[in-house]
Amino acid sequence: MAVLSGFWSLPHKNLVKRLEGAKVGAWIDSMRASSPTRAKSESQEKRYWILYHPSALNTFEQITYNSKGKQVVVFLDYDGTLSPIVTDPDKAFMSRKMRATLKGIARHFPTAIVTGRCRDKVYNFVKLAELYYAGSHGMDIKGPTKSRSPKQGNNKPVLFQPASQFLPMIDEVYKVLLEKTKCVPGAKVENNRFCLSVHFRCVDEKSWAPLAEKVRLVLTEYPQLKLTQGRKVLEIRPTIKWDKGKALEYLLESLGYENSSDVFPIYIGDDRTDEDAFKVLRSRGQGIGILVSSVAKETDASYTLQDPSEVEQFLRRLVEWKRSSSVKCTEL
Ligand SMILES: O=P(O)(O)OC[C@H]1O[C@H](O[C@H]2O[C@H](CO)[C@@H](O)[C@H](O)[C@H]2O)[C@H](O)[C@@H](O)[C@@H]1O
Repeated sequence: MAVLSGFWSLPHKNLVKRLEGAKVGAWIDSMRASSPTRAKSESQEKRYWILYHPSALNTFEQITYNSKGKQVVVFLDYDGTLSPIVTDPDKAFMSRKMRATLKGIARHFPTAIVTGRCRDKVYNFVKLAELYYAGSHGMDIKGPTKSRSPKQGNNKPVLFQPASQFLPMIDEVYKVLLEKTKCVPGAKVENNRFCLSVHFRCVDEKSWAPLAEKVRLVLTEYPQLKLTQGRKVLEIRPTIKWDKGKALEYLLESLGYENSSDVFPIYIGDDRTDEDAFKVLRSRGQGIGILVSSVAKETDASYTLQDPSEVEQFLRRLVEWKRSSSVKCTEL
């Protein structure tokens, strides 16, 4: 038996090692692809891609035409969408211009921030009490604490935390990861409350594979947690079937649009985790998904914007369009 187990276990172990190695390699490739350091030039590929995912600025009239008679609801990712990507995650501030525009958006449309960040942290960046906030990839949802306009009464309180039983485990893994990664220069572990982020942005690329391997090894002890990739970040979260797409559906339901065809959700995001929301909109056949990217990427979004400054322009045009259409209505 000993001979038999020795005979089988050795190649099996090697195979598992090779498979796990492939997994770490795939995470790294995917992180690289999701946050390219250089924008590709106006390649053939990009020109072709833009035909299928046109600019939301160039097609603005078509978008607003399609939303006619429907309630526009705005969903916004934070990092890379409202704020530019920066090396220090604690300094991902939104511009004053963006905040002013966002305030205008919230005055005219129900608006939600849907982010991988901890809800309190993103609130401290945005500081607008009239918005919905879905932190930790939608696992921590809270409604506005201030009504959007003086005309509105108090909103029904919304608070939804589908992963609360995972809090002690997330805290434990946070401590383990801090310890295991402290020897890797530039590595940073961020506690996003119901999920964690291990940042690779300031780590020398030669150390990416060993760092990813450390994270993988920690996770083998916690089968109830899974790993996803973002922009130079590995994200650890509970295996529950909950993501930004589910959060979008939950918020539409809370707003009373569960089975309604009178709603036009607009979701803007830049990351892989936003694809869950784009997919939901596609399958509902409602509203639009807008990917923020200056390079060609595989996406379920229908439209694109290049960067946060284009996001700001698009949101400002939405405010202006809404204002002018309200004026036209009162003039009639
Ligand atoms: O869902 P999001 O709002 O896009 O949040 C996803 C992650 O965003 C943050 O990391 C990203 O932005 C950082 C600041 O620009 C950047 O340094 C990092 O490389 C990016 O991955 C945030 O720090 C993470 O916790 C979020 O999960």
